[in-house]
Amino acid sequence: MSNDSHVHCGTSIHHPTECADEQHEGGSLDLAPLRECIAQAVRDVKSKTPLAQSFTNFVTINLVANAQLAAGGTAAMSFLPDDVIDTAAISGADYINVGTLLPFYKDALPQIARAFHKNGHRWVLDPVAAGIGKTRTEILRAFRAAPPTIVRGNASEIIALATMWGLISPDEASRPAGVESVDDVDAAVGPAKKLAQFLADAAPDHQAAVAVSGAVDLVTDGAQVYRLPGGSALMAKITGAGCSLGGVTATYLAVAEPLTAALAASLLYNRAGEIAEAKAEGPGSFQVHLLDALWNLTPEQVSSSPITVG
Ligand SMILES: Nc1ncnc2c1ncn2[C@@H]1O[C@H](COP(=O)(O)OP(=O)(O)OP(=O)(O)O)[C@@H](O)[C@H]1O
Ligand SMILES: Cc1ncsc1CCO
Ligand SMILES: [Mg+2]
Repeated sequence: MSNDSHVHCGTSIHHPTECADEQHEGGSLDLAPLRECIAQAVRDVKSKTPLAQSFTNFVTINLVANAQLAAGGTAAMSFLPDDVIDTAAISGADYINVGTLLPFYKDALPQIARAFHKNGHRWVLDPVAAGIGKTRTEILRAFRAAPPTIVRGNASEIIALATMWGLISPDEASRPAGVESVDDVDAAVGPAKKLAQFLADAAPDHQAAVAVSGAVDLVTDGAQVYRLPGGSALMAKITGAGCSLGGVTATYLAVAEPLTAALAASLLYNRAGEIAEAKAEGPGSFQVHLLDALWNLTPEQVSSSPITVG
């Protein structure tokens, strides 16, 4: 997993002193090193075809695997703790999505998270429908003691998770929203930053990120907040745009640091959504064109995408 550019990308972007001197598109932050890390992550996935394993919901499992393949990685899906834990030895990062739960998941998922935590294995959590149901809440609460490296969700899910982990007061939270968001991305800025700080404190290398999807996506490492405009409203008219974005985030996390991985995946999706919308006649062909665009986009197209800081 590590090489020179990887280490460089992992360290340079987290030292504001290296970036704070000049005025750039990102306000006081020079985004050039971060953009190079994003391009390198996209390149590395295409050349190294990393495995990112998934424990994900039954609705969108096929799109998650196909999107990981289209981005350049490989996929493996499993629901058996010993299988998942063994496969993690060859998986660069894992993706866990709590969208469709079965009773045995209540023990299986915390067991898997504890094993990842013990082994320092990186993983992405998609807290689908956070706030709904006693079992889902118990599972998500259990992850607090063995946290993921990246949390990726819509605004309502990020707010609900930050609330159940005691990082924000319940007054700041909204009502649970099913699998769709009822909150704007802006409402999740504070909770996302607190969540990212919590994850970074728990991470062996103190690196973590939170990605909030919506009309304008937001990514934060707990220190900086990056906004990523674009995408397509048609992404909300197929099921699994968010889930497959989470799976692809894990694919990038297999080769890059968390902030870089979260940014690269969200930027890739925004560009792919725009290309697919231009070609599609409706949701069915949109999904087909989305996969093609994930495959065809270049590292430079992804890394030169609009990013604003703050
Ligand atoms: N109105 C919109 N305009 C542009 N892009 C959007 C819009 N809504 C969602 N997206 C994009 O769709 C992708 C999925 O985000 P979304 O917030 O729909 O995830 P989600 O709610 O977790 O989805 P799901 O649970 O169906 O998988 C992201 O790349 C996001 O940028
Ligand atoms: C529709 C749906 N229901 C449970 S998971 C899922 C996929 C989107 O999150
Ligand atoms: Mg979702």
